[in-house]
Amino acid sequence: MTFAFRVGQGFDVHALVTGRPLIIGGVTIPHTHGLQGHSDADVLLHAVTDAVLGAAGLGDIGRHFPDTDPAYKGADSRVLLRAAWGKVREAGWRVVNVDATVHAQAPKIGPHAAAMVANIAADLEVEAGAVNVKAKTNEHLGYLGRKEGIAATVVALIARA
Ligand SMILES: Nc1ccn([C@@H]2O[C@H](COP(=O)(O)O)[C@@H](O)[C@H]2O)c(=O)n1
Ligand SMILES: C[C@@]1(CO)OP(=O)(O)OP(=O)(O)OC[C@H]1O
Repeated sequence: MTFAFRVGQGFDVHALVTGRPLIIGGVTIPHTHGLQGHSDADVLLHAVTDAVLGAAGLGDIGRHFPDTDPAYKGADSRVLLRAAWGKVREAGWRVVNVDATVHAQAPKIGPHAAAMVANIAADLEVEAGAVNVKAKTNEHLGYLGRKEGIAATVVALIARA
């Protein structure tokens, strides 16, 4: 049966390490630590990518861009998001809205949220009002609260174009 709307969810987490830039939502944030990964480790864009791929039933980021492929070493996750979105768009979908939460004890995400929204909206070819980026600390609880990593959770609604 074909439906006019589909929902997808995405989750990602990367470890915080020294000697790497911190890139979240396509924004480089001045910080003591950055995220470890095969690509630029943009945890938010990876979760957005999985949410839109999942909504369309197109698998996940690792299926399309394997972390064993040298082609994606140091990859700009905005390039990966645009490529994934192109596949979803080609399948006949448009984005209705995306809602994201970045789980970071530090740094503060709020001052950068508008820039992240602009990047995600541009990459998904939708107006900025369709994208929302929120943030939560982990109240110093668990591995996120100990600043061992940063996670992101995302939901995306897509509709038949
Ligand atoms: N990395 C973060 C975490 C939180 N914020 C903002 O602070 C508010 C309160 O966070 P709690 O985890 O204490 O509930 C939250 O609503 C965000 O506006 C942030 O900007 N960056
Ligand atoms: C983005 C990819 C690209 O190789 O690698 P990582 O940066 O390691 O990120 P992750 O979310 O662990 O896996 C998805 C991979 O597709």
